[in-house]
Amino acid sequence: MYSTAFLDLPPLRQASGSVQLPGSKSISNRVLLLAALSEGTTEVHDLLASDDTRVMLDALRALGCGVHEAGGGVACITGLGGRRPASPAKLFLGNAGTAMRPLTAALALLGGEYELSGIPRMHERPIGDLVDALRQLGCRIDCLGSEGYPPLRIDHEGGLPPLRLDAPIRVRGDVSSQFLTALLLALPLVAQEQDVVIEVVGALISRPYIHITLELLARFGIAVRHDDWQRFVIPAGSQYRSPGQIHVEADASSASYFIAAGAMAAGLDGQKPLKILGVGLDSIQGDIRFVEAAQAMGARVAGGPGWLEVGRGAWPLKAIDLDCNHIPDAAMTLAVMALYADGVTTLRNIASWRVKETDRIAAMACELRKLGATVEEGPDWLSVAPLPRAADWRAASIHTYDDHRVAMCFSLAAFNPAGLPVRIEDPRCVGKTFPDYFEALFAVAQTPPERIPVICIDGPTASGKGTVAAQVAQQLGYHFLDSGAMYRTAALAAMRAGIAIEAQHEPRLAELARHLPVRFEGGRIWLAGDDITDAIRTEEAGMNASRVSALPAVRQALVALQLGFRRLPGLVADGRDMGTVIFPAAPLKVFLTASAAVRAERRHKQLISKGISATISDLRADLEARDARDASRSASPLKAAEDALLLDNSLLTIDEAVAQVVAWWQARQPF
Ligand SMILES: Nc1ncnc2c1ncn2[C@@H]1O[C@H](COP(=O)(O)OP(=O)(O)OP(=O)(O)O)[C@@H](O)[C@H]1O
Ligand SMILES: Nc1ccn([C@@H]2O[C@H](COP(=O)(O)O)[C@@H](O)[C@H]2O)c(=O)n1
Repeated sequence: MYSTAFLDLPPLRQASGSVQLPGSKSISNRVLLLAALSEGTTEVHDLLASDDTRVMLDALRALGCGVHEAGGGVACITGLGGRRPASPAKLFLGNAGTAMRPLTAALALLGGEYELSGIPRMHERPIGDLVDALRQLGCRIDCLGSEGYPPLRIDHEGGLPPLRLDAPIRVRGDVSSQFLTALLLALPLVAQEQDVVIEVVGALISRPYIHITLELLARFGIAVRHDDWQRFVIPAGSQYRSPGQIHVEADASSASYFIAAGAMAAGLDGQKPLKILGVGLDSIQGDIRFVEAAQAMGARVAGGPGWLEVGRGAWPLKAIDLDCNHIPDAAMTLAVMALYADGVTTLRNIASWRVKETDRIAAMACELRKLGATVEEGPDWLSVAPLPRAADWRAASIHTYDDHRVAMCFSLAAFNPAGLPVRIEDPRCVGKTFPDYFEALFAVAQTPPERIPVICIDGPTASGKGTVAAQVAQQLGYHFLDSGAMYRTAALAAMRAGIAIEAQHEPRLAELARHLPVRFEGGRIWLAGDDITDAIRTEEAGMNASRVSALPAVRQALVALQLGFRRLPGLVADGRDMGTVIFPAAPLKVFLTASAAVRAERRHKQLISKGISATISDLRADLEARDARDASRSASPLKAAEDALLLDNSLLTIDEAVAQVVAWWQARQPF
């Protein structure tokens, strides 16, 4: 997951390959609650690991359920099975509506004393209709802030009051279907002696989510009947029965971004369509009907159980005018696809967008306008005019409102025909449902290498290149290439193979370098099966690297390995010839220096901290000798590229040096 302040997406051109989607948030949290209310242990497979499931798991633990996270997306939940939950308890539920609503209903019907709260936005999301329905039953619930909004207090300290179950429980269905879901999940707790009836007041929105709820209740032994989605009957004698094992389907809403990417950029130039795994045409989730909307816009979609394949059909996409009530979450993706359409697209019946993670109608309109689009909005609709010419597009920094779906759907703007990058602010917000969304996107999206930004940081030994480059990469979410480590590894491999590092052995050394079995993984460096991270960091290894790197054939042999680091979303590369030879067209080149005295002192401190003794004067002599060799060799000598910016950091802290490089980078961005 990217936890950077922003993530710049370079312009993307194509999409291909396959993507495995994470589990559905809606299914995950419903299954967790049902397992928690059942007797016995339920093994939940393919559970979504996200912010919203994390708060639900934490809440279940606090309530006294057994929660064992076995790894690999498996969680074993030992339910209460009729026991009273631990009370009193304070539950923090973040911004997870799928935890706040059903837990409110279940805890109100179980007795005890609870406080349920969330992040500030959660306290702006209405819950009054559910609270009213529970109060009708006789439950004692207080809104601790504004009436009708969390935080809530359930006060059944003296035991559960007598519940009025004779009359139907009336709940509004036109604000959020989650209120009805919450009641459906919880009321079987009290449907013992008699049927419990729920009547929906107003038209029921997001009916597909109720379909998911009923399907899952059935998996846990509760057979709810309904009359045309307006009247629901939970039969007397209902008892939650764990199915033992249950698999969570992948998230159909998450599929929408890849369906859109496929519709815009897959199957081009004879490539295969984009394959989406984990959710298919047999899905129980309503958002699978996004497929029909994408097809209406021109996408070519094939699918089966648990898979979809999507390629570009009509281009430009076809504008649509669609009632999106059945696909409220995935419909946001259509708003960005509309930018690539042949006319104005209108999305209707989306009033629920206004009470989601943010006011999504306002948010989408504002951010689409930043990209150059003409957008109109109404209380429950949005219309988007396309950007037909490349020149109409603008590079934009997309504010994401702590809303995962805003972040994910705007990533699709990176396929713009103008070749403009798109900045996604606070990319971490995707953690709510799809923590590795951007990694998944980068695994299937392609762009010509020259469009992937590279920042080169070259300079003499111990000038701080590696330290600064790694931190700049971390701040930008870019990959990091320590090219010196490759020469160090080649030298070590030569020593281990018994090949002396001398010009006469250049062909053998080059052959060795060309097939170097080196792996860079999680900050460690592996040569074949051996962790050599520390072994290549000695002064001797540096000197050997300098000798082997002077051989042109060895340098040539390592070029492809270095170029391979230029991957989405970008790269920060440190070395001696990054800006002059390996990435000569890089958009930012920095030549980082410090005086020899300062560098010797820093290296001395570095070695001492690792328990390696050395004298400053020896170190200074060594690094000056190494620099002299590096600068005087014929092949790719150490020197500043003509267009490099010089940074002498002798008097700077690491943070100051990093901030300077990031500032130079930011100054060159179009946002
Ligand atoms: N601006 C700075 N102020 C203080 N210490 C620094 C600064 N920059 C780097 N250092 C420290 O100097 C030491 C050497 O830095 P680093 O290893 O990053 O240099 P390098 O140029 O990559 O070296 P090499 O050429 O050997 O790979 C490290 O211990 C690092 O923490
Ligand atoms: N692009 C590069 C990077 C490094 N070298 C040589 O490797 C030696 C070790 O590099 P460190 O950055 O890890 O100290 C260095 O002294 C250079 O000789 C290179 O040639 N080109």
